[in-house]
Amino acid sequence: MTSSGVKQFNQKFLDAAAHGNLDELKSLLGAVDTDVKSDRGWTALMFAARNGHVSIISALIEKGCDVQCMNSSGQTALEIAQFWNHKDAAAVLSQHKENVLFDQTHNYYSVNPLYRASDLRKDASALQALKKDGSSKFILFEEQKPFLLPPDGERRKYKFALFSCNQLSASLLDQSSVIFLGLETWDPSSSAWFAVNVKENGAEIAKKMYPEGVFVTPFPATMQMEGTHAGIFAEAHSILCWLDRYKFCATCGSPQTVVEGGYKQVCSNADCPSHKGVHNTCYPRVDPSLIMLVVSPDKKMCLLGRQKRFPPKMFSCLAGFMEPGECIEDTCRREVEEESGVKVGRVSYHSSQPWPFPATLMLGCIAYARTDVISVDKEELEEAHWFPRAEVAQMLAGKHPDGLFLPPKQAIAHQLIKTWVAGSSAHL
Ligand SMILES: NC(=O)c1ccc[n+]([C@@H]2O[C@H](COP(=O)([O-])OP(=O)(O)OC[C@H]3O[C@@H](n4cnc5c(N)ncnc54)[C@H](O)[C@@H]3O)[C@@H](O)[C@H]2O)c1
Ligand SMILES: [Mg+2]
Ligand SMILES: [Mg+2]
Ligand SMILES: [Mg+2]
Ligand SMILES: [Zn+2]
Repeated sequence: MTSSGVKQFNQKFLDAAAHGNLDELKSLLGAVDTDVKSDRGWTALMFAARNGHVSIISALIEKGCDVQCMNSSGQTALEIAQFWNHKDAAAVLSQHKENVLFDQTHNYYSVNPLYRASDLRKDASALQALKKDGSSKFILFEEQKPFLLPPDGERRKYKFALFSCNQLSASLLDQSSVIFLGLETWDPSSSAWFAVNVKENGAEIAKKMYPEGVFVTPFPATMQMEGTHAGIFAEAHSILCWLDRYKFCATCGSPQTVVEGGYKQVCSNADCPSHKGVHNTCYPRVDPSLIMLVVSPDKKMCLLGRQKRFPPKMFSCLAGFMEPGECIEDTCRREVEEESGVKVGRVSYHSSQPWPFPATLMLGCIAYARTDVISVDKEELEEAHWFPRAEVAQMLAGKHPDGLFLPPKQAIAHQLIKTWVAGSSAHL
């Protein structure tokens, strides 16, 4: 076939997908590359997703098409179906093993809509102007407790009470620890968000504005926040905890000054070595840690454990902090072996989740065990066992005969476990 003939043939195939013409599509399947792309990088699966043709999607998946393929705007077929609100098409695509495994968008606390505009942090006068801008939004904390509007008759979740600069006293806004969280969009004229640690009469002002509002102990209340407020909380809370705990220079012990919208502290001692060369002593802390769903060598079971502090009958994935100079894979292997005696081979990354109590970053992995003998480190875990898939499915559904249960869906552990339960035994 000539190259223009191939092009025409491919176009016919893409048109059949776009128009939902299943007979035509089936007649071409096998003769064309199922992942052939249009000029804009769209595959047949994407066209079918765009128009919600479920039977075409199923036929293409059956043929083994690439469901993770992205168009030139970086969208997958699943994202296209979701964007155009084709719920049935999105449901079929989201159940596909690849999409379950690589669903990296929905970990709780990880969705922060703010554009951080980090270049503005260094521009003190621009930040000062934004603090005084009537469209800027302020959220309040008192000793790291966020000021939230609690669930009521209409709303089932917490949300931030928002303030404008006119509603806050000048002394509150003058504090160096007013944190610049970012802009609502990448557009420089969009509204800025700030977090303020209230002092003096700040709590009174807040209560006057919102009598129903409360300064809430963050955990577990922030596990039930509306929309993207959990992600904004994660950013603000981690920074405020850091500013509260790190008031003195780690190098020479002198007091520090907060700069860059709360994202940096500098030592007040002009002779301090921390002013010279590359150093990271005065930036906010993030502590990476691993959390892993360990799959047994026969792939039929997964390893779950209990820390002493867990509520009775709750099991979860094993977890542990990274150590300096360690890669993700080795942290995973070391922590699993330390805590359970099980040796891990291949490690595959799944997704991540900020855990802002105060500043952990959970890196979620699927780990493939090479051995299955368990020897629990009683310092770290109370118990750990291999659980068959059917039993874990009962735990996920809250229907375990002995009442064993798992962390809630807001925890990345839950998402890792769900991934494994949904996967086929050939792959997971
Ligand atoms: N989301 C979940 O389902 C889930 C489940 C288990 C653990 N976790 C989280 O995973 C993280 C790590 O798990 P872990 O506690 O089992 O770790 P771990 O197994 O490394 O043991 C914790 C111990 O490590 C030491 N440690 C080393 N570096 C530390 C650091 N930067 N901060 C605090 N302690 C440090 C401390 O002695 C601490 O007691 C914790 O933040 C925990 O809250 C989450
Ligand atoms: Mg450990
Ligand atoms: Mg641990
Ligand atoms: Mg450890
Ligand atoms: Zn110093």
